[in-house]
Amino acid sequence: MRSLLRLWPFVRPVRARLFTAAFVAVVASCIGVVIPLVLKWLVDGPVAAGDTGGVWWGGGCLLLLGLAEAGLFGLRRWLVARPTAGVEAAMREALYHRVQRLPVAFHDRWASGQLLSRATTDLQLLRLFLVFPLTFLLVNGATIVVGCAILLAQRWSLGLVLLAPVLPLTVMCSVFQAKYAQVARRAQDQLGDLTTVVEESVLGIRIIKGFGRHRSQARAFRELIRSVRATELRKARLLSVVWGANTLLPELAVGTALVLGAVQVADGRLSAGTLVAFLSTALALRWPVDSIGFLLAMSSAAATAADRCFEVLDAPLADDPAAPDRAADAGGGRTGGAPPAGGLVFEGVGFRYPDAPPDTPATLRGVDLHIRPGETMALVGATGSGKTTLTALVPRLYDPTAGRITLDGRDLATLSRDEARALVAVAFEEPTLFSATAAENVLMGAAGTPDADRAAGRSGRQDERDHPRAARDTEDGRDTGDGHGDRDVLADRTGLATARQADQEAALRRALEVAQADGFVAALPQGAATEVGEQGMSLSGGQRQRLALARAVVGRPRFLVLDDPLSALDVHTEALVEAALRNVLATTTALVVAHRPSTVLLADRVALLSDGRIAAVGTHRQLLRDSPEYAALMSGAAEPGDGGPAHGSGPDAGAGRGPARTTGTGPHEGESAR
Ligand SMILES: Nc1ncnc2c1ncn2[C@@H]1O[C@H](COP(=O)(O)OP(=O)(O)OP(=O)(O)O)[C@@H](O)[C@H]1O
Repeated sequence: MRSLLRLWPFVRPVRARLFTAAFVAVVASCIGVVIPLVLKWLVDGPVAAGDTGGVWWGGGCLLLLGLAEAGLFGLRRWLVARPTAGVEAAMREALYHRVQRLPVAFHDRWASGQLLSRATTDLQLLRLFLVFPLTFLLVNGATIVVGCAILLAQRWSLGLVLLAPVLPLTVMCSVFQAKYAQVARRAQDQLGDLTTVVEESVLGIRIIKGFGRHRSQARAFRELIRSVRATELRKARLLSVVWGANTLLPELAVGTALVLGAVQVADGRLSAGTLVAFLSTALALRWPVDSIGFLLAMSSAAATAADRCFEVLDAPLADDPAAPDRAADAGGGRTGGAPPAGGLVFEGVGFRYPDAPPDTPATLRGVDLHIRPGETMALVGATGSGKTTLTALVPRLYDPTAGRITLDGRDLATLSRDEARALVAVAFEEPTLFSATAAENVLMGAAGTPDADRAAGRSGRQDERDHPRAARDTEDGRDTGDGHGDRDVLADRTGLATARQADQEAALRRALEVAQADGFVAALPQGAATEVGEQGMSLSGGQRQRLALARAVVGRPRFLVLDDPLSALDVHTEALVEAALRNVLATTTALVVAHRPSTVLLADRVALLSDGRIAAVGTHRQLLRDSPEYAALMSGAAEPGDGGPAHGSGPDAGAGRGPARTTGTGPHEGESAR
């Protein structure tokens, strides 16, 4: 129950309305208990005396009390609707923000369905708790206390008979609560697993259909449904036991009290009115008592839901902005007083995934690499050598576990994640698009532009992995973000909005051109304003990759990290994109993961990553000559002439190596086709 108390910060802003609603409900409930007293007066007074006028008057009172009770319960419902929906919305927002800000390492560990079920089912359970159990446990408790007091006051001996079940019921309810909490936790976790499977099946529908796996998938799903069903049945069994006992024991007590009361009326020791009032009061307490089991079950489910939500809300964020001790640690590795080098520098960088088995070597070990300002460095290595891992360190998706990285001399550890992402733009091998328009998807990469923010907020699927915050280009004075400088002061709001829109349109056009995406985007039904569908599924793989590339370059980033961004392009498009990319790369410092010579040739130099270390750095030609490993990696592919077209024959074609793309026989052709 302590976890439910943690909801207080969310409930606090609406506490006045919730307390008012609870007070109204207590009053309404107490009216229900008072009605039997009027009944007693009616039976013992006007009815016994044959006073018709009095009977009408009493009947009118009962009607008014009934109406007041119904009206007050209606008012309570109205009072709680808005604030509880508000609490649910606030919690959902907090959860979403947290999920967005949590490090990638967290997302590596958590199944998406577990997060989804928390943001949907669990929050609904919490809202239901605020609407019903929170109020009614209080209201029913108050009603039972007032009702019992009235019963005891009317006839204490009969009252004690009615109170007899209280002790066994209390014991049973506490046992039930403990057991139900365990089962509720299991049910909600299983629902999270189920959500993950549904999500994966929907996202992977092409693979499932393509490989004819729908039957085995359905079988696996059925297994999960069975376990969810078994858990739900266990919940129902527990609930039925407590509900049954909560109904049976009070009924037995009321029956006993009825017999004893009737005997006392027959003996003349008790008035008929008192017995009627006594039994009416007892019956008025039936619902408050019966519903306790159900309310406790809802509270248990809500406590579990709160636990599950706070597991995410409490998950630690990575240090941001960089903690001073981290910065000091990182700086400790510097040698001498030499000023830090410009460009992108890796100094003794090591990295181990948090969930990697302790007995395995770190993924990256002692990586030293200097990419000079304006230089493009290709990163080549065998599969699993750590290329993607190394690129993920630059936008701070992960932090190095050893050594440090500097951007133009600034230690990455001393930059906040936002600062780092404003300097670095990324495009990954698997392009992620959002259900927004093509323009919105691209403009997400333009740091700070209102439309980009709107697009990100609107789509609500901004992802740490794929949210390149591109840099303002201060060198040539052109801003694509909020650096509108003087114009901000001079322009009126309309003018400013128009100017910004014009800037964005220009940036969008340029980025689409660079990524060779302008042609197919213009051919979409509504051009750049066309919705690209969930995950951009209405586009081809190559089109998605070009839009992701446009997003990476739209903000004219100072540092560009590309993880094999051309893998899904056909030979013709790849040549076009490469040609355009050359212009972009000429103005940035870039690290490009490359699997084939055509991509390598975009770079000034090449770094060979081998088993988590930089094994060699040099030009493509030097490495081909000096590094057997590099030559082996590039084998089966011809080296096209420097600066020449990236495909077809090159100097090394004479060495008998055909272009990887066209032959498709080299070891990396298979990879690039992933
Ligand atoms: N989230 C993760 N948790 C634990 N280990 C991981 C994680 N991601 C990658 N690894 C491991 O780190 C190693 C390097 O992976 P990485 O993706 O960086 O290789 P790569 O060189 O980019 O490979 P490829 O060329 O196939 O894309 C692999 O052994 C991989 O299994």
